[in-house]
Formats: sequence, C-alpha cells, structure tokens
Amino acid sequence: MPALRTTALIDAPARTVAGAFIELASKRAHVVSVSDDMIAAVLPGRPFRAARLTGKCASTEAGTLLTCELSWLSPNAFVDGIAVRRPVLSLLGSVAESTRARAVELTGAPVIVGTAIVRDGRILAQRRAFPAEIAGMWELPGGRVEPGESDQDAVRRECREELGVDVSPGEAAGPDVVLPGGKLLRIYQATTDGEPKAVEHEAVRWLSRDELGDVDWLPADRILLPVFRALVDAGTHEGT
Ligand SMILES: Nc1nc2c([nH]c(=O)n2[C@H]2C[C@H](O)[C@@H](COP(=O)(O)OP(=O)(O)OP(=O)(O)O)O2)c(=O)[nH]1
Repeated sequence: MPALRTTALIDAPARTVAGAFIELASKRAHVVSVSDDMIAAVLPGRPFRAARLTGKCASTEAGTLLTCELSWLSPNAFVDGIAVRRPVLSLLGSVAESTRARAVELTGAPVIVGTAIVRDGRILAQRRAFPAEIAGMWELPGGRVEPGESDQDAVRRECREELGVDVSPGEAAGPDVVLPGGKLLRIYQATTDGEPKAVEHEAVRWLSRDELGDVDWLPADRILLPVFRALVDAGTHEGT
C-alpha cells in the first residue's frame, strides 16, 4: 500500500493538535475526496481506491510534531507512488497547515472537563436530564471550567455537584474534542473512594468494555470511545 507523509511542528499542545486534526478529517471530508480527485486526475483509468488520512502527534521541546500520512490501495504501488507524489504532498501540506492554524486558534479556548472514573473494569457514565436537545444521552461527569479555575479544580467541583463524591483528578487522556461552538472537551482520569449518585442527572451507570457501545453517547464522547476502552482496559489490568 503506497503512502506519503509530511510533518509539521506546531506551537500548541499535542492534545489540541490531535483535536484539530480529528475535526478537520471528520467534518471537512472534502480534504480526503480532493485527494481522490487528484490521484484520479494523475492516474486516469486506474482502479485505485483511496484513501486513508492519518495524523500522529508527538510532544517535543520545540512544540508538537504532527505527522500526516495518506495511504491508498493501488495495483502498482511503485509507479503510483511516483506519479502522485507531488499532488499528494501538496494535499498533505495543506492538511498540516489547516491543522496548525486551527490548533493555534483553539489553544486557550474554553474547556469542558469530562471525568473518567474507572473501577473494577467499568467506567462511570451518566445520562443527561437537560437541556431537551440532549436529554437522555450519555456523557462523562464534568462541565465548564470557570474563569480562574484549573481543569483539575473543575473536575473536583463538578464531581462533587453531579455525583456527590470527592474525586482525585489524575492525568488528561486522549485528544481534546472540539464541541459545536468551539469549546474543547478534555477528559481527565480520576479516582474516588465514594459511591457516585445521580444528583443532577437522570441516572449513572458503570459500563464494562463490552457495554460501552450500548448507550446513546453524546457525539463528542462517541469520538472518544477508543480512549474510554483503553482506560477501562488499563484499569482492568491494574486491578488483576
Ligand atoms: N460534562 C460533560 N459535558 C459534555 C460531555 N460531552 C459533551 O459533548 N458535553 C457537552 C454537553 C454540554 O453542551 C457541555 C457541558 O455542559 P454542562 O451543562 O455539563 O456544563 P456546566 O455544568 O458547566 O453547565 P453550564 O452552567 O455551563 O450550562 O459539554 C461530557 O462527556 N461531559
């Protein structure tokens, strides 16, 4: 499978660069279809099937190193790799530049914290009671970081308000997910000795790895399901 990649150094945290890339790759699907057109224009009549666009982020002292890769299926990898090199690299350059601009724009955007509490191989989710548009859908406990408050303080406050328990926040997990309106959903791991209850929500539920797909998650949380799965797996292994 031929693949071409490009890199860019971006002055924004890796989790925000990852969030900007996910937004670009999912909402602006034309980025990938432009590459279809480009490849088709260069290779008329070839039965190629494009295209997989992936992005990887690594934190370095100089900033976040973003690697964008486009791979596609081709009957003649070597010839196609040469023929489409220029248009594909130009496409990847524009993806990297759009990601950079969006990540810089999003740095410092208001943050909604979500709290991943994992216990005995299960993650705690809650069902929203309001507003009407999203009532009945599932999310992680959390809410808006208030001015002057740290993300961790917001995790402690929201969990006390929503679940009636004290939690100890840990590391952030996964990418920032861009919410409609440009706020960022950022997940933190946390532990608690208390028994969480639904104070402001309709219900709380501990979901095992296999049950993660059973509930109607908010769209942003759906993007994060692989992260929730990894956290449940890590929690399961810790406890064994
Ligand atoms: N808490 C939380 N909010 C989420 C998640 N996923 C997601 O899209 N959201 C959205 C839903 C809401 O539009 C927004 C958070 O609103 P909220 O009502 O919980 O926040 P809040 O407690 O600070 O309330 P408010 O005073 O700002 O209305 O983020 C999630 O996993 N947890």
